This record gives sequence, C-alpha cells and structure tokens, in this order.
Amino acid sequence: MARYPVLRGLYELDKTIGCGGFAKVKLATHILTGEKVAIKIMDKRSLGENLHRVRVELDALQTLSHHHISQLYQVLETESHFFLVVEYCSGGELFDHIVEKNRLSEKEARAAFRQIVSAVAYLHSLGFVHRDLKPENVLLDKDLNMKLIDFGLCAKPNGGLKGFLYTSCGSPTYAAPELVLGKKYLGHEVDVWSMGVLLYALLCGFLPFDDDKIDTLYKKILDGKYEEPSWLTMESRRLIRSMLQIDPKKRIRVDELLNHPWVMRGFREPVCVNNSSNMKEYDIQCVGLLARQRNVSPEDMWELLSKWKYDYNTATYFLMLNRKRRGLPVRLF
Ligand SMILES: CN(C)C[C@H]1CC[C@H](N2C(=O)N(C)Cc3cnc4ccc(-c5cc(Cl)c(O)c(Cl)c5)nc4c32)CC1
Repeated sequence: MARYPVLRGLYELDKTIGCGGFAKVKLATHILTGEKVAIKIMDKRSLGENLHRVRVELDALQTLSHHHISQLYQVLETESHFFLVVEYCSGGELFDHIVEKNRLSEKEARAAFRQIVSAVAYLHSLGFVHRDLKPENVLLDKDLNMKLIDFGLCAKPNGGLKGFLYTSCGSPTYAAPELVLGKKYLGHEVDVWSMGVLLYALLCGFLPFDDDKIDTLYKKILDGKYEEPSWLTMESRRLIRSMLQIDPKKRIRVDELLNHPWVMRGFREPVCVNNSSNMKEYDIQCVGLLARQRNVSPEDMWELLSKWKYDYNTATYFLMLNRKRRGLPVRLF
C-alpha cells in the first residue's frame, strides 16, 4: 500500500471498502491513535468536471460537525490525488440494514428517521442542501447511529435557502418532481422529498417509485402515486403523503418535521437541530496529551489546533475527542 507516499507514517491503508463515481474509499488506521478511519481517494486526472464537486464537498465537510454526519478529520492533496480522511462507519449502509431486516418496525424507522432529520435540519440551518439523500448515503456506525455521507452533490445556494437551484442531479429514484422536470427548485424542498422516499423505504422495505425504464420512473414520480402497504399505520401514511407532495409548496417543511406527531411518538423532545458534536472546543486532556507528543506547550498546541487546518493535528485531536466521548481511554502511541 505504499502507493500513496503522502500517507506514510500517518495512516496504515487497509482494504477498499467501496467505490463510487470518481472516488475509492479505503479503510485505514490513524497511526497515532490506532483509530479506524475511512479515506476517500480521488484521482485528479479522472475527476474532470467533477473537480468542483470535490471543492463543494470539502467546503461543506469543513463547516459541518454533527453527530449524524460522517466527520471530516483531514484533507491531503498531492499533484495527482485528493485524500479525504473521514469518520469510519463500521455498520455499513442503511440500505443493507433494511434489506436484511426486510423492513423496519415503526419504532425502529422513527429512531433512524429522527437522526436523519436532525442531520438534514442542521445542514439546512447552515445554508447547505444535500440533494442526494438516499439509503446508500446513510451509513451506520458501530452503535447503529446514522451517519450522512457523500456531500459531492450538496449545494450552498447563494441567497441561502431562498436561493433557487437549477442543476438536475442526484439519483432519479429519490428525485423530486420539480427536479425531474428540470424546473428551478428550492434545495431544502427536494431534500424533504428524498427524506420521504427514505422513510417509505424504511417502513416498507421497497421504494415508492421504481422502474427499470427511466421515463416510466419519471412518469410515476410526476404522477406522485405510490402503493400504501396494509401494514402502514394511518399516521405513517399521513406523514409520508405530506413529504411526497408533488407540489413543493404543499410539501411539509423540515422545521415542521422536527416536532411532527409521528416523529414525536414515544419521545419527549422534538428532534434537536444543533446537536452538532462541536469537535472544535478546547479539551484540556487532549490538548495536553498532543502537546506532550509534539513537544510543545499546551498553549502553543491550542494556538496551532484552533486554526482547524484539517491536517494531521486536527485529525489526531478529533479522534482523541471521539474516543474520550465514547468513554475510552485517550492515549497516543
Ligand atoms: C456509492 N457511493 C457513491 C460511494 C460509496 C463508497 C463507499 C462508502 N462506504 C461503504 O460503502 N461501506 C459499506 C463502508 C463504509 C464505511 N465507512 C465509510 C465512511 C465514510 C464514507 C464516505 C464516502 C463518501 Cl463517497 C463520502 O463522500 C464521504 Cl463524506 C464519506 N464511506 C464509508 C463506507 C459509501 C459510499
């Protein structure tokens, strides 16, 4: 694995855990902490016009810090490659989780859906829209927490959430009618539609709109008609209908989802938006440990760290904080 000299001494590369589009994702170990990470490797030569998507994803990931979003630890760039070191999700894809269980109970679906709504609401609160929400882009960590990934298609419409978007993108199966029609659309409204498709998949185990032929699929989406299996409760049907509204103006908004009766059932609190995991705070133990490792004073270490350059120091600090929050001993090798 010495193919990437820039990683030598920092990460030990393991197997490839997935490929997609213009990226390869490899499992790796962060040497100083021994923690597992995922490294998304992109060959600049094969990026072509996707290069701007890498910038978009980088801009998003460097701003985002949330318990249900795969955390960015480090960015490395050589003349031929980009490397994004991100939080590893050992529980695999939500999609596979649904398939193996056939479908989730309303209780399980609610727990998963609340975490996804929390991540999307947080994303929107910072002016981002994901635009490619689908079960394949929701992974699980070892504690079966949801982790949103792949911000290559996300957008930060100028003029914030009022700003219209025009690029038709994302996977057709989860695409909202207005996106399919190629009309101008509001990003957060298409994210709500995709979350509706996701919730349907969680509760039913199959997709509301599906067809091998793309134009038949589009017709089904524009028609907005889908099957409501007998096991769906009336409340589930109502929520899904409010999300899969063809007219984006009639579609439920994310802030209405946060305390929707179906989302609240069995919970005392609405979905919290800013459960940002706030990794960028001072932790005396971690700063001290890293300072000793680097043979500098804690003050100088914090001076360095708080520039959040997403270099090896940032990665080490975030991973130490991660371990501490999981109640594990914080140590450096
Ligand atoms: C189908 N996609 C276009 C790519 C696919 C690549 C493998 C990946 N994966 C998997 O498919 N497992 C099954 C294992 C796995 C484990 N941990 C991961 C942690 C992070 C990511 C990740 C992937 C991408 Cl493309 C990102 O932009 C970010 Cl921010 C994060 N992918 C992971 C990942 C899922 C997506």
